[in-house]
Amino acid sequence: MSVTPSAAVPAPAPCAPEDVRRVACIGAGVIGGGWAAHFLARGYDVTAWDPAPDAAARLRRLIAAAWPALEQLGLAEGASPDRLTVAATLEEAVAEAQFVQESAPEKLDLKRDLLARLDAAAPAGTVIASSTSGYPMTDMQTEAATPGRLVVGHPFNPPYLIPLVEVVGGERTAPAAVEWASRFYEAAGKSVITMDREVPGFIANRLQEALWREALHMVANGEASVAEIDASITEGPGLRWAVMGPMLTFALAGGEGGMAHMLDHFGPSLKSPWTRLEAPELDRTLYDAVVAGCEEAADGRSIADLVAERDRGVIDVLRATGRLPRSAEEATR
Ligand SMILES: NC(=O)C1=CN([C@@H]2O[C@H](COP(=O)(O)OP(=O)(O)OC[C@H]3O[C@@H](n4cnc5c(N)ncnc54)[C@H](O)[C@@H]3O)[C@@H](O)[C@H]2O)C=CC1
Ligand SMILES: C[N+](C)(C)CC(=O)CC(=O)[O-]
Repeated sequence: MSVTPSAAVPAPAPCAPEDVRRVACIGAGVIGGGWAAHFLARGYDVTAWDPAPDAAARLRRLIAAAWPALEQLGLAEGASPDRLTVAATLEEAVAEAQFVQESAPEKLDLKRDLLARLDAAAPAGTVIASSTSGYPMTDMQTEAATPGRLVVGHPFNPPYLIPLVEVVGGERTAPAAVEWASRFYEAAGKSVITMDREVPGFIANRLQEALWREALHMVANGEASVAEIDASITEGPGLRWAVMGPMLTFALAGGEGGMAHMLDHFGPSLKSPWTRLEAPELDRTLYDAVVAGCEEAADGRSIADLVAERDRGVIDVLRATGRLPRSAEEATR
């Protein structure tokens, strides 16, 4: 289906982004559950829907596991896990929603149908965001009657701790819906990058995909183990990246000459790796090697142990880099 930007449909929102009180989370797995935890901690009423029979129990477990971290981050007034309602149907979940966050499995046909159903059921003008980690909204909004209100709001796991959300519309999204969603996420405590065009992988995933492609390549070739790959980041560049991104980090590699000297000095020698890199085949051998390597690296820690360890670590980093108050005293200053 070919559409032009002029086909964008204006999406009059039901309220100002700052006045939203009720959010619907559709799909309540790792990301939908993480979004629900975030919105609850920010004092919203959350209505969730997920077709899996065990979804409500899983969701409540995820929120309970996240809550200690959320308490450390600081809850909004009146915030409580009790403000979660698990709806029996999609229609019930979105009936009174002032914002909808879709976090269903990453399958294009499923997203297309689901977004069309959400569009049919949600109140007129309510903005609907997809957590998709890669599909362009242009490809997902094809079946919706009012595609102007559909945006991508791409989070990072876990959405209740990692501030970034990337917001971008499709060819038929109203620019007002993109702006509304960005303002809403900001009001909900997120750090927002609003993109003015669709880019494969958005920004951060495009960068992560390049890194991960090389990681898989090295495992496939026996050049590095899973543990070495992880240590190469956590003991190396990862420490700098929490403070400065890859650009400013490399500007410092040029000493007093900054990025210009860095490019003059290292640019020519980097040209070869940039052009020779290619994707590895994700065959069974590589699949098994990566899964076994992760089990070995976990060294007996369960997924729940690792989630708690990650949450503690991310909070420490947020504190250490001044994104969170370092103490209760500093918080009240
Ligand atoms: N896991 C991650 O690190 C990240 C995932 N995402 C995106 O978030 C979305 C969800 O991914 P995860 O939470 O990881 O997957 P998940 O597998 O943990 O959860 C998906 C949930 O959707 C439910 N579901 C199945 N069919 C559905 C339907 N028709 N309607 C509504 N819900 C349905 C499942 O029962 C399940 O609870 C995907 O679009 C993914 O690309 C985005 C950022 C990070
Ligand atoms: C693995 N992933 C592509 C689903 C990851 C993301 O989309 C963002 C993240 O949490 O890193």
